[in-house]
Amino acid sequence: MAPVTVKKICCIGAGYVGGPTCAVVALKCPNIRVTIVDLNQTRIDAWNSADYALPIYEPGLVEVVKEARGRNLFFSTDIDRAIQEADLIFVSVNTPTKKSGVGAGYAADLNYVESATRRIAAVAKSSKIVVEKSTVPMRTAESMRTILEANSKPGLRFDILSNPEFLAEGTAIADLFNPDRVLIGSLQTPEGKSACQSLINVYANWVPTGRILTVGLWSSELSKLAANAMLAQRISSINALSAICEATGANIEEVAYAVGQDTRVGNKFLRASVGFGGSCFQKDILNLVYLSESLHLPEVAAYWRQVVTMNEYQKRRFSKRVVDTLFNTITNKNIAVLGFAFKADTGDTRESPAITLIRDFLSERARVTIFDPQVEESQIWFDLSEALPDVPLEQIKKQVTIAKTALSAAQNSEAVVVATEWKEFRTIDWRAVYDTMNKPAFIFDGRMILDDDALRQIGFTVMTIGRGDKF
Ligand SMILES: NC(=O)c1ccc[n+]([C@@H]2O[C@H](COP(=O)([O-])OP(=O)(O)OC[C@H]3O[C@@H](n4cnc5c(N)ncnc54)[C@H](O)[C@@H]3O)[C@@H](O)[C@H]2O)c1
Ligand SMILES: O=c1ccn([C@@H]2O[C@H](COP(=O)(O)OP(=O)(O)O[C@H]3O[C@H](CO)[C@@H](O)[C@H](O)[C@H]3O)[C@@H](O)[C@H]2O)c(=O)[nH]1
Repeated sequence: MAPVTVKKICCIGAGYVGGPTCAVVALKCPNIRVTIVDLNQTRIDAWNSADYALPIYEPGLVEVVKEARGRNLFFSTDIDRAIQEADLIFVSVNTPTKKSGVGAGYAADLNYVESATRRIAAVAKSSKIVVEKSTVPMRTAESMRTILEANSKPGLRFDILSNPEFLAEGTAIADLFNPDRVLIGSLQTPEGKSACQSLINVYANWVPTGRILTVGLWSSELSKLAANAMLAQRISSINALSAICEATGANIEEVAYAVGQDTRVGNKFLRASVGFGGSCFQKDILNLVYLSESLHLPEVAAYWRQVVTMNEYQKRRFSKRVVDTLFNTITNKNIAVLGFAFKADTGDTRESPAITLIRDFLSERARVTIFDPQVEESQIWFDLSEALPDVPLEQIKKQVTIAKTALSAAQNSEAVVVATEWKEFRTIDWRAVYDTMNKPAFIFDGRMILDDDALRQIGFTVMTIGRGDKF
């Protein structure tokens, strides 16, 4: 069976994955017309904005959109038309953890994937290759196929591929330009392999073919969950060791360096922190836990659950250290929190550890001033309201201030807490910060980005994650 030559692509979902991924596909494949669609009109308007005020912040993204938008890249809410015109459809909708019903708190909510699939079935007038880009539980491709076959016009073919995305936020464009690997899962039938080849041909426009891996559908779906679980597991492992370092006087950076020099371990993803955040790690591990339990593998489920438990412990441990150090009470004290995004170089706050820390500080009745270089004020209020559902926003606003600079956030504070590893925090005028703070002035570095010796010379008392200071 000859592979279809893809001429038109539709991407359903214009979020953190669909937007950057398909913008790069358009940039790298000028002969393919790419239309990214979404139900959310505001999001699409932002993608189309004349001043490139895009709905997500990602270094290098504006340049990609500037080059391709209007040429062969389009953003639209006309979902039906984009589906009808496309040969290949990426489904890049959200798959959050279920909040209620069976599997609540663990299983992925597949409602958005199912609606998108049903829309394809309802409006398609020709055969399609449908690609799961969203992170999904295993065998979702089978459900999609059943829905498509049961609801579409007679005579149409739908080949389902799994093509999980491995980009990390903050480096999405670099990751998409130069991926470690592109993974494509398909049925091992002639039709499945032919659909797979069609997608390979799209990526081959810029990805060396040796980095395009092809596997079976179910292995591909599981590999995405496995990759995130193993990355998060490294962070929980190093964070567990950071607690030992703090209690003994060892330094977690030195331990990570020593361990990471073993090429079998490798030196990446071993940075101790106040805890991992982001929309993926926790969600995907919980999804794996749910899968393991459904398969009656309780020991496997418990193993992976511990990665999340350790992450919760790390956040709690850090906020407790702040309270303990500030003479066991932070009531009415001013705490400046630098960073609200879940990592540097993104405005995304989903599952950000900063939110948990601030919630803990507020429940101790501290006053908190927040500064983040990218996160919108409205997002901060939204996240804090979600984190404290029983506290009215007016009350939260009495305890929380949002500052425009790190220096103004620190003014009159007892402590500065670094929650996100923004590079610019390294070059703050720390002497000026010290002069504006109440004394003794404390710094809690939850990201190991500051020069603690230099800060101590200024006069700060410094606590760095993973560094024992008592010995
Ligand atoms: N964020 C990441 O870094 C990342 C990386 C790899 C994989 N993933 C996975 O990719 C998927 C998407 O994640 P995201 O961060 O881009 O989510 P997102 O919430 O930013 O974007 C999803 C978009 O899909 C839209 N949508 C939902 N249902 C729709 C429908 N039926 N029709 C049209 N539009 C619809 C939403 O309005 C939203 O704009 C998830 O499964 C996630 O796990 C995310
Ligand atoms: O050594 C490290 C590395 C990361 N982090 C934290 O871990 C979280 C996740 O970081 P990262 O993985 O860089 O960002 P994500 O955008 O969440 O990307 C992850 O999740 C995506 C969504 O599935 C995958 O596509 C990516 O491959 C995977 O890295 C952030 O809070 C980081 O600060 C650490 O604490 N220590």
